[in-house]
Amino acid sequence: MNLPLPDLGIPSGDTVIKLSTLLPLAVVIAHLVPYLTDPFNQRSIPGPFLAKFSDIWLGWVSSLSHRSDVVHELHKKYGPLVRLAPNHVSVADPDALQVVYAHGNGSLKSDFYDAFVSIHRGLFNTRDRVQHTRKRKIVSHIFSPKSVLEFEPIARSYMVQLFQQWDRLYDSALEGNSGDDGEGGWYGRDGMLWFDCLPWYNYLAFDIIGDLAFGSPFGMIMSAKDSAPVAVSHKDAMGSYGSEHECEVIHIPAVQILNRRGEYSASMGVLPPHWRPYARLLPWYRQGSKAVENLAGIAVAAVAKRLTTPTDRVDLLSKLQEGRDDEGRPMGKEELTAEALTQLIAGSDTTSNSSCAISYYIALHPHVQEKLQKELDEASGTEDDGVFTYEQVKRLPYLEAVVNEGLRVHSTSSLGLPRVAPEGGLTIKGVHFPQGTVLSVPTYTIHRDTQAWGEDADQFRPERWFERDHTAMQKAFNPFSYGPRACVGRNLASMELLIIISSIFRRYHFVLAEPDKPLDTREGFLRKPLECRVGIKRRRIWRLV
Ligand code: HEM
Repeated sequence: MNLPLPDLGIPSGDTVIKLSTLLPLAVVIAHLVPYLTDPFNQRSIPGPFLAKFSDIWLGWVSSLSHRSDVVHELHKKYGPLVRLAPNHVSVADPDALQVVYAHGNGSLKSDFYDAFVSIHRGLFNTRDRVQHTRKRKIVSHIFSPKSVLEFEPIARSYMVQLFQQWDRLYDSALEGNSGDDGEGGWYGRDGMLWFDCLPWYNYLAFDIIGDLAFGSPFGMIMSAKDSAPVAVSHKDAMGSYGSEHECEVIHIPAVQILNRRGEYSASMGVLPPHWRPYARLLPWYRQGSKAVENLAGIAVAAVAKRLTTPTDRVDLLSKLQEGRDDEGRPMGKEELTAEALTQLIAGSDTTSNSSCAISYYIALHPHVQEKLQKELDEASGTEDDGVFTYEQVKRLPYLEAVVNEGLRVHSTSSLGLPRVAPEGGLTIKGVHFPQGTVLSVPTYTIHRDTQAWGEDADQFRPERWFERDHTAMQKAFNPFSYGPRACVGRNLASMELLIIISSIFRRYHFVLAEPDKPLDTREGFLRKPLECRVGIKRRRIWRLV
């Protein structure tokens, strides 16, 4: 007797065959229809074949960590307009910076920035214009030139710590000692200390910004370790934000986590929002998402501590606490935490990677180092302590040219920052892009534009800043971006870079361990050096106070 089979919800063979035919068909149609209907007028724009149909191409390139180099090669091949995704055109033309990013053109940040959100949106990843304007008003006065000067003593105090540590290693290396600092080790040879200076620039930048943004340094320079306190919930991490009583404080490698977070968010951000929950199921993305969470914990611990132990010191956090919007309202605890986190993220490895790359290029070009050191020696007073003041170095022409040239050749923000064309669209190079088109101008390529920078645009040569048309160069110089979303911390960053580079190169002479080896980099959201092994020789003992 044939009994009817119970319905277990298992698809029959026929259904499986149908699904396996229909699913790929649906995927093909979903990619082909936008290509054929061409809602953003991009079909005529050249680019990699797969990029015309799918965001996967850009997601894949981003995950390989050299996006700016790849996009640069595409511009060499196809010209100033390149299609990077079904709805994303890269425009390699300095004039386009004004069109895409300038004040008043109405473009907004794209959904790329949603992948950078944790706890609460901060200034950097707020896409809504009204909310951004409100936040920017509160935050921008904190970074005015006058305000930034109040932070100078804190920044200089960490330079003193850095010199104490380098001098200690130097003296020890010259006595024949060596050590394993977990970063390839340090040792003495030919009267020099040989080590990787990159981690030290990270410790320096994190200690400065940790102190400024949270009121307590991470102590990385003195411990010579990538380690920052973070709040961990006894319940679940996201649920803990805002309730410090349920948190325990542990130490985590913040630099490493920030690197991981940048790579995760930059490659997640180029995927369409509806794919992202599925991408998060993959182990690489799951770990990246954890990194975003851990990093937020650093801000939670620090802000909670500050709120329970008020202080009268002047720092970024106290200024954020004092800030009021147009209706006189202060920031709530969550917003305060998110903004402190934003400043930690935006103001730490940007500065350290830039300092490291500038140092690399100075060391690579002995004549630049010699000329710079001459200018720095002449600017030194007899009563100086070991660290220059901003006043002493803010108008040294060669130093400025060296720093600018370093920021040009190695712009840590290299990739084209995506913006959405506003109502009415935007017209660039005679092509009209309707509302909703995603456009970006790749800083890496603009910084190598031969019309602006000369035929030797690939070379590090500070002298070009005295030889060429300044207006054309400034128009193509984009390390801090343009317009309403340009770097709000630029004054602080410039002060830090001038003090760091001037004080370090007055005190030490640098030699590259492998001068023939290019600076290896890895790009997530930022383009970062991977290491910078150098030999340093102390030029003169400046008294440290
Ligand atoms: C050499 C160092 C630095 C470089 C090269 C740099 C570069 C940039 C760039 C290119 C942007 C635009 C990002 C985008 O549109 O996606 C930006 C935004 C921002 N930067 Fe910086 N930055 C540096 C240092 C700092 C410092 C020290 C701070 C603060 C402590 C800071 C805070 C910010 C913030 C909050 C934003 C978001 C602004 C907004 O969207 O309104 N940056 N930075």
